[in-house]
Amino acid sequence: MALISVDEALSRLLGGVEPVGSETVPLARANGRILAADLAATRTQPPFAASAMDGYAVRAADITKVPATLKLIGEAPAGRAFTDAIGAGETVRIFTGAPLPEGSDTILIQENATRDGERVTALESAPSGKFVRPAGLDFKAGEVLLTAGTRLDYRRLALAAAMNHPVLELRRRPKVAILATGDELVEPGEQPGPDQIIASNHAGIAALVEDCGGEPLQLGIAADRREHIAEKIAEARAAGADILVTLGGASVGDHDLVQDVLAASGMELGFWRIAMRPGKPLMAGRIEDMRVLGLPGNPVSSLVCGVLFLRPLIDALLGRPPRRRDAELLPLTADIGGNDQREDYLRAQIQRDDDGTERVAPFERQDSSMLATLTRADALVVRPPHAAPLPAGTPVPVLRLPQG
Ligand SMILES: Nc1nc2c(c(=O)[nH]1)N[C@H]1C(S)=C(S)[C@@H](COP(=O)(O)OP(=O)(O)OC[C@H]3O[C@@H](n4cnc5c(N)ncnc54)[C@H](O)[C@@H]3O)O[C@H]1N2
Ligand code: MOO
Repeated sequence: MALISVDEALSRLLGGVEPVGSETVPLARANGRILAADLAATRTQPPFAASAMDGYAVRAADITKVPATLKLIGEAPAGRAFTDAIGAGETVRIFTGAPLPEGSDTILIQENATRDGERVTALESAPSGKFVRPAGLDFKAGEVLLTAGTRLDYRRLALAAAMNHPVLELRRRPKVAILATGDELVEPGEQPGPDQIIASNHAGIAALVEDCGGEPLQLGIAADRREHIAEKIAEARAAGADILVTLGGASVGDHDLVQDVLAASGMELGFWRIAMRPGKPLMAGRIEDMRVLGLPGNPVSSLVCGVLFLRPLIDALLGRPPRRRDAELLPLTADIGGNDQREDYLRAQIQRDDDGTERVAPFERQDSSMLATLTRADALVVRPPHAAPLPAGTPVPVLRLPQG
């Protein structure tokens, strides 16, 4: 089977994906979740003209010449408006957030006044509107401030609260079942045999799924035996997974059984093997409405393909807009060689000069088993198929790796 391009693989993977359904979630549990519908303000904020400072509500015209003495006729703390009007030569003690009393048009801050009983002396003038927040300064009722597909965070949740939405309509978190495969693998914390290693991909992929707004479901490690793999696939189906991610066993070795067993479990193959490094044995398909993504076993291939393919798939299920993978260009710190037919994703560090200019430095060694290098990397340099060698200083496309 010929290798297909990364673009072709992405369009086959994402073509026809519809967002998952929605659910109603209390504001307090909505952090990191995705809005399923546009969110409009149910109220105007502030709902009234309000003081932005502690001081005195006055008529600007009364204090154009200073010192000017005014009569104190009441008080307006936040939450308790002064309900009468202010006449000429009068003032009201006011605090930050309180409604501006009728008749007043500016705030004399307390630092610019002295008080003696009911006599307030303005020491400085204040133009009309000074320290007054007009009604609707922040937003107005009916304004759509957050749109469907937005990920909620500390700022957006505060805004949703201010718009008076105690519950939100959010996308259900897509359920992503994760299955590691291979006789050589044991769980972290277990004692590996002399020819075994610790499985790591499932831990990384689960974290990526969570960061993307999905719900990971660990299926554990399947031995390289058909019946064991088939059982785990059935488990993913029974759990109602939206996506089954398999890790390893995707290549061409005698023990790479995953694709066979998936086919026997009813998988319709979308594609297998792509022109990408790392990530050549990537596979995608579906078993009815469960999407299957077969990530290569090499740890860096697994995680890089997770970023390149699993993340956009979860984004699409969440109704989020697609992201470009080559939108940013940074100059190279050193010469790099040419490329073969596979699109290369080189782990690289971003270096910042004293003047703030950023440049990108690919690591010398790019073996796809080297997780420590991946962890030291800030970004991936994207090298198109058949790219020519490039000298230092040439701008190249970079994909910043998602940070926690
Ligand atoms: N003759 C060929 N051999 C290989 C080819 C090829 O085209 N022809 N492709 C190579 C490429 S590229 C990759 S990538 C690997 C990936 O193959 P698999 O997806 O079948 O992965 P495995 O063989 O199961 O494992 C590869 C490697 O990764 C380790 N591994 C597997 N799972 C995990 C895990 N969950 N956590 C940590 N490490 C894991 C495994 O022990 C192996 O060392 O195939 C090349 N071979
Ligand atoms: O995905 Mo493989 O890592 O290209 O070695």
